[in-house]
Amino acid sequence: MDQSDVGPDLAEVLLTEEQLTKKLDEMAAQIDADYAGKDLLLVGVLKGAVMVMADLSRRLHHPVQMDWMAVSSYGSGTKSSGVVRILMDLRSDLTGRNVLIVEDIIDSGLTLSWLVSNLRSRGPESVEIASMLRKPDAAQADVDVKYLGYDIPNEFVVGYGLDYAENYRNLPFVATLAPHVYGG
Ligand SMILES: O=P(O)(O)OC[C@H]1O[C@H](OP(=O)(O)OP(=O)(O)O)[C@H](O)[C@@H]1O
Ligand code: HPA
Ligand SMILES: [Mg+2]
Repeated sequence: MDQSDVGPDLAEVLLTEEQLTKKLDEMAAQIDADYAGKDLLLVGVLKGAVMVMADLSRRLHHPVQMDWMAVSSYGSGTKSSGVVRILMDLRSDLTGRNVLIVEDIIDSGLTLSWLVSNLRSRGPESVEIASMLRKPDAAQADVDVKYLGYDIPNEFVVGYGLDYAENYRNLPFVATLAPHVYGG
């Protein structure tokens, strides 16, 4: 699928599939090196992290476990409500585990700063973050990300797991949305 399959709803492709692939390779190599000989639980944050989780985990030369949480702070709009809700919790016990949270994006940082402290309270050995995207100019909370793909401008983006009103998650690239789509 490419931009022409979507039509005028996309403004600009920010990151191509090739750029995402290159970064996934680099992130996986770092994770492999850092967790060599250690147990590792990948925690994917639904729904946005599905693509990163699938692509990153397949690149690891390292046995891992995977678990999933669903949290939501955005509803159907383009602004974080700031209130994080657990929609689905982990099934795993985190006691003594090395946990790596896998995310698509750190925008305001409110979701991950809340999630890191929530998971830390469950007795893990370590909690780190891997995120494909970050918007430095949108930060409202400090988030210490260990494995980062790309810093991007403070614009609403879709694709590679990211949605606008549940659409566009399946785009294999990251793009900005044309203002007419969200009434801008
Ligand atoms: O840094 P923040 O401003 O908190 O934004 C980042 C979070 O927002 C998105 O999730 P969303 O709540 O939209 O749920 P979704 O993954 O199901 O789309 C995204 O996947 C991150 O989890
Ligand atoms: N796009 C889609 N979903 C998001 C974004 C974004 O830019 N930021 C946080 N959730
Ligand atoms: Mg969303």
